[in-house]
Amino acid sequence: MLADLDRITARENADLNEKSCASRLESIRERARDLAQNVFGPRAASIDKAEIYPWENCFALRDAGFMGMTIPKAYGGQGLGYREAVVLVEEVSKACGVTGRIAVEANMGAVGAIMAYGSEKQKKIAAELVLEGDKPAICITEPESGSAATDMTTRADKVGDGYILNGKKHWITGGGVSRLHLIFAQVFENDEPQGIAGFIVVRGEPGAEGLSIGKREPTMGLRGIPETEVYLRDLHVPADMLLQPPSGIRKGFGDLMTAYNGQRVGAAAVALGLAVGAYDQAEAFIQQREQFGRPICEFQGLQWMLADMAVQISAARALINEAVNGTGFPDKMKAAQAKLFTSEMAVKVTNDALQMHGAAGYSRNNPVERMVRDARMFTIGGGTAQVLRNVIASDLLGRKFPQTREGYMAYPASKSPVDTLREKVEK
Ligand SMILES: CC(C)(COP(=O)(O)OP(=O)(O)OC[C@H]1O[C@@H](n2cnc3c(N)ncnc32)[C@H](O)[C@@H]1OP(=O)(O)O)[C@@H](O)C(=O)NCCC(=O)NCCSC(=O)CCS(=O)O
Ligand SMILES: Cc1cc2nc3c(=O)[nH]c(=O)nc-3n(C[C@H](O)[C@H](O)[C@H](O)COP(=O)(O)OP(=O)(O)OC[C@H]3O[C@@H](n4cnc5c(N)ncnc54)[C@H](O)[C@@H]3O)c2cc1C
Repeated sequence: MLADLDRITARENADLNEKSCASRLESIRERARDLAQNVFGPRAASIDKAEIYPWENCFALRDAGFMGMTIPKAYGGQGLGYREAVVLVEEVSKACGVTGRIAVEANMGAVGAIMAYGSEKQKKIAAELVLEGDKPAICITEPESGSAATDMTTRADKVGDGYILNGKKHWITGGGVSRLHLIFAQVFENDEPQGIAGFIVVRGEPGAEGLSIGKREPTMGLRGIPETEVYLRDLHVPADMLLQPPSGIRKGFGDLMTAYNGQRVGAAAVALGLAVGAYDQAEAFIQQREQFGRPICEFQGLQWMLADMAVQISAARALINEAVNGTGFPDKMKAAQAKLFTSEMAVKVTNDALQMHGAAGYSRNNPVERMVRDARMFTIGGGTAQVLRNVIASDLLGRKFPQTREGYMAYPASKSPVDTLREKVEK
């Protein structure tokens, strides 16, 4: 009898939790939609044209409680999870991809890693900046190591009570506007490699003069956020600004990537929002545009395109929701699946939406033209579609597939597999 009562109470509590979670998500969706439609949407074209970082949108996000909402309450945030964050990001990105990306980096990525692995001091520094409206920058990619991120050459040499960082990063989102930086580097002690770790640096703070911003890339889309080089020249980072990976520095890269899986799903949510934004435009357009004396939505060719677009969007949303369903960081495989599928879907759906507009979609006066350019990034940034397929295949097969010649073939890079085989046979 008592056991039955316990079971009923547990079920009722679970139902209540589920209900309160659903109503929280709905409230975030409504508030984010309102902001997107009334504030971000009307500004999106001019941000794209001027290629200027939308500080006013950052402050609007901040004032609505959307910057740093995943930061724990103890540090001034709301302690929300990735489930809530992706709802925000999708809604904002329907109207403005640039602002969607800001919402990602203000809740996931660097700030997520610091909140999970950081010391009290590190968490306070990060929380204060983000809650004020700073979108952190994550610095992984280098000119010679993009997909092959573990080949990075930026080094952090342990000297006295700190580290000296030297290297060059590029394609850093927010270069020159972000203050909080999480910099990935190879750690050396007495010239001995220790593994990859993250270093927290606040641009503009005394002592951080060794971090400087290089040239800006002129990008195809998402033009309101600068993508720049970041130079680290004898940058001194105190030891207490090393983000201690829980598995130790030797496994530091894996820990950092575990946290980065959050941002991968965030990137997927931006791509989803862009696809939905373009779909909405297309659906409205084909209902009112007439050719051959009737609305073009009466043509089956367009009806089937629209149906495929809607199904693809729903499938992407399901993968994203699956990735953020648990607590903590999204799983590596689920994050890769969500980002891979959604990014390719968004490229297709935004292009199909443009196609349904005819010439009107090709005009820079039409938001769909911008959405096509904005969506294109997501099969590249955050892990390319090819690399994500590698990650997924490796997980499916339960095997590691190192991509270097040495690692994969177990042959010296200078010799072809055929040469090595011939040598073996001749012996
Ligand atoms: C991981 C790769 C760089 C491939 O490099 P390697 O072959 O050298 O590395 P692996 O042996 O595969 O991995 C080393 C280590 O890390 C663990 N790992 C790797 N990825 C993850 C992950 N996503 N989640 C958790 N753990 C991960 C892996 O299991 C290994 O651990 P063990 O040694 O087994 O313990 C390459 O696959 C890759 O991911 N390249 C893409 C790099 C990337 O995503 N860059 C993003 C830059 S930031 C950006 O683009 C911002 C844009 S945005 O809008 O977000
Ligand atoms: C808009 C934008 C914003 C970005 N923001 C950031 C940021 O904030 N921070 C940051 O650190 N980085 C950032 N990046 C960089 C991004 O993470 C890299 O561009 C990405 O990881 C790919 O690296 P790469 O461009 O050097 O391409 P490469 O690695 O040189 O790849 C070139 C081509 O080869 C393919 N390829 C490479 N290796 C393999 C393989 N093993 N198997 C199959 N195909 C392979 C790739 O898929 C791609 O098609 C950003 C990029 C963009 C476009």
